[in-house]
Amino acid sequence: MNVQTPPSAEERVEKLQGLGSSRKRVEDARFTQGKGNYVDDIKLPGMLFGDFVRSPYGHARIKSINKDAALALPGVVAVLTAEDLKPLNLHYMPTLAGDVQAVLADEKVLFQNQEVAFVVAEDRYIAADAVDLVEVDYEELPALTDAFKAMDADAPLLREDIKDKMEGAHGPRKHHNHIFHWEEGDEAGASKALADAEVTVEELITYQRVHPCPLETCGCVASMDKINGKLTLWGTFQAPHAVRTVASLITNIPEHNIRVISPDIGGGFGNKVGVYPGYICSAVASIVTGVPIKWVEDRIENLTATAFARDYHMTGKLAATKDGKITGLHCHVLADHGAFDACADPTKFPAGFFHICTGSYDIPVAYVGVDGVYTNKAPGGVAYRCSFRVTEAAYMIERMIDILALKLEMDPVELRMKNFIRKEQFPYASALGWEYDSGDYHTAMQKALDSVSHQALRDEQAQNRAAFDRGETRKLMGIGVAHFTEIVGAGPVKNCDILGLGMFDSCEIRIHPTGSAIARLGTISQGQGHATTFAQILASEIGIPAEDITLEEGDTDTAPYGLGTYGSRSTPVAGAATAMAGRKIRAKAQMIAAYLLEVHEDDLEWDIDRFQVKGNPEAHKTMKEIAFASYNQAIPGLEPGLEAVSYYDPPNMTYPFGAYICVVDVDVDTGVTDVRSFYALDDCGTRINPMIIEGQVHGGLTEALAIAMGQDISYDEIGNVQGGSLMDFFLPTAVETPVWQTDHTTTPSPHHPIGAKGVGESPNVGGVPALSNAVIDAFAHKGLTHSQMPHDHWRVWKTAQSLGLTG
Ligand code: PCD
Ligand SMILES: [Cu+]
Repeated sequence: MNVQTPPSAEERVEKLQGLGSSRKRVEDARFTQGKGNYVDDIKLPGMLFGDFVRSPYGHARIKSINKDAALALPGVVAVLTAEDLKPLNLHYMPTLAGDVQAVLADEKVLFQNQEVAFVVAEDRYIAADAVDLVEVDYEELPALTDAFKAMDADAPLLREDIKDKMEGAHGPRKHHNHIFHWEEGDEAGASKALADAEVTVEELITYQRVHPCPLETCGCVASMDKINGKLTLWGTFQAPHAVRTVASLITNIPEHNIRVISPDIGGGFGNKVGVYPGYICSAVASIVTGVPIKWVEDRIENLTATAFARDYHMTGKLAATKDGKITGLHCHVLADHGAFDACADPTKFPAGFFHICTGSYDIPVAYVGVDGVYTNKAPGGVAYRCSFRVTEAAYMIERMIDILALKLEMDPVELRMKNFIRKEQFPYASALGWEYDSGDYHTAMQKALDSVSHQALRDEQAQNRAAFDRGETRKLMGIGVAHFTEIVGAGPVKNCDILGLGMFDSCEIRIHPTGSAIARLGTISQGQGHATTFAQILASEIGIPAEDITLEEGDTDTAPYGLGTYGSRSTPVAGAATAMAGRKIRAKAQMIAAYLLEVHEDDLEWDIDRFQVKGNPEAHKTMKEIAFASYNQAIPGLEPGLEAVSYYDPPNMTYPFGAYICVVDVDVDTGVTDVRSFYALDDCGTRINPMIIEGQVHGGLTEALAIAMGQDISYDEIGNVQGGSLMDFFLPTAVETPVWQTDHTTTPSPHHPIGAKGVGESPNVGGVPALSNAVIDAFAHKGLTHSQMPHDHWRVWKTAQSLGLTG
């Protein structure tokens, strides 16, 4: 006889591939075989193609537009201009920041490559040819590209459409190029701390304009079914439900007649949060022509006309005692928002969560003031792998700490350790109003220091410096340390909304009779691996193996309403909703099991994948058995079926953190900087999938390297964008990318149902200051306190030259 032993508890846990398992990414079978389904893969019968006529000028008046030659080209169906959109009241669209943005330029262009006309043709090539045939007569105007001159008395007037509107979305405007003033904290207190301080430091720290540059550019397919009155929009949307609501509000098509689908997305990185003119023009063109319209950007369009990130000029001031106790922080930011305020931030926070800028430190008093201004640059202001201006904040404070350490002649690590919020202070109320949920910074930092043998590195650096001075080497060694505190998971609906939509998120689960399941979420993966990880959360909650759970996101006709994926909010918010919905399933399953086992519910206990009678584990019902029973038994007092939905409003955000240490070698004669090693310790609370986390950290660090060492979208005085193609916009390849060494500690979030915090953004938040601090540290002993990112070869060489180090 063949006696089968039942699987052990360990085997049952293993089978689930739940929390903590490095389960292989289920989506990759498709992606690695070219079977992904991206927007550009969508091909519909009769589909037409759109392309934009764009402004060559940074600032100019449009005197006339002549479409005749373009319309005469065979295959051209329509050419739309602002005049065509006006009767529909669609020539301007609302931005996420409460401003309006021209869909097609209305009388004026305000940045280079701004959308001026939309050509619709039978194929993409004809559309591109027709773009060249549209004749636009411009009168060039003086361009404003220096944010510091935006509010000068004689600064050119950019936004004629709102010139008399001195009350903006975030309060009064002081100048025609002023957008808002926003502040938080105690200005008088911070000023007093500075006045009374034994030691103060001050620095202007600029975080340059950069761009997320995802592999797949932005695009959409709009299809209006005139018979049923239904509009379907496929697009690269990081927040499909919000797009549906906004589309309904601005087109007056009832929301139930709009279906928004985000198919596979080839990287978002914040770039795909906003609404772009291409989406509106495609929808309008489809409504007008009754056939589907596809619009997909090229790389230059993506880099020069869709949302940028950063462009923050931050003046930081720290007050401290002689022995290094920080007593106050004062910070003012000049924020360059480009031609329209299209920042993606929760409504109440025009500078995002910048006021997390006290960082990991227990600073008794702080103040931050932010002024946003218009310039002749592309609009935007998205996260780019950092939730809502957290990277800027972390960069400012982590640079200021190094600058203070230099002045105090103290090791930057020692200064950090001295000022860290202590473990027992959590939950910690920061001077700028946040409540940090949990943390253990000293332990993380110590683990990082031990792992890299920090003291040995400093000793080696001392020797290197002496050898350099003796003329034995032309390379300087730099050590960069950063300790960041992130804030992710917006959330709480009471203070976070986008365009009035509260930032909760959702999960809906349906268990099938045979014990497998489908779960749908309000978020949308762009490569993060949600189909893998969210099934893992459920596997642990409901005892169904992850491989038996289908995960679906991105179709507004089927997914529950959610606010989408950005700001590392999916795990903190939708991940929590998933766990909560799972618990509802389990609660009903318990009632079913009680009925089947003929015991009281309270006599049952949960064990991995089943309910068993307390003290008698033999008497049990597995989740699989319970699922079937829910469909085939008439259970008194219970509805058939096994489904649940959860809309989760998080009580607080989560505060992941990390300690990063980077070592560089700078060649002073060429400015070439070699990243010798990079160690990243991340604490994101409970880890769902360690392998995915490692991949997220690798990706985020590579983006940090890109920003710190080379990316820069700058503009010349007449408004030409520089860095608008991959010829001069730095995108690191395997050649430039060092080996990333990852590590972790685990400090669960006390309020998240499974204790998880976000992680996707963290490596960018901590990576940029660690790299920048390392480069500047290489020159610190020669008197350098700060130098401007990106630390490309030319700038680093200029720094060496200005310090008299070049040959
Ligand atoms: N503890 C934990 C956490 C987390 N995790 C995982 O990891 C990931 C992530 O998560 P998160 O952090 O939560 O986040 P999400 O929300 O999902 O996502 C977002 C992010 O994500 C990142 N990453 C990535 N990846 C990829 N691949 N792609 C992409 O695009 C991207 N993006 C980027 C960004 S930028 Mo913004 O938008 O700027 O705001 S934000 C962001 C997923 O899968 C999850 O589940 C785990 O496992 N654990
Ligand atoms: Cu940000």
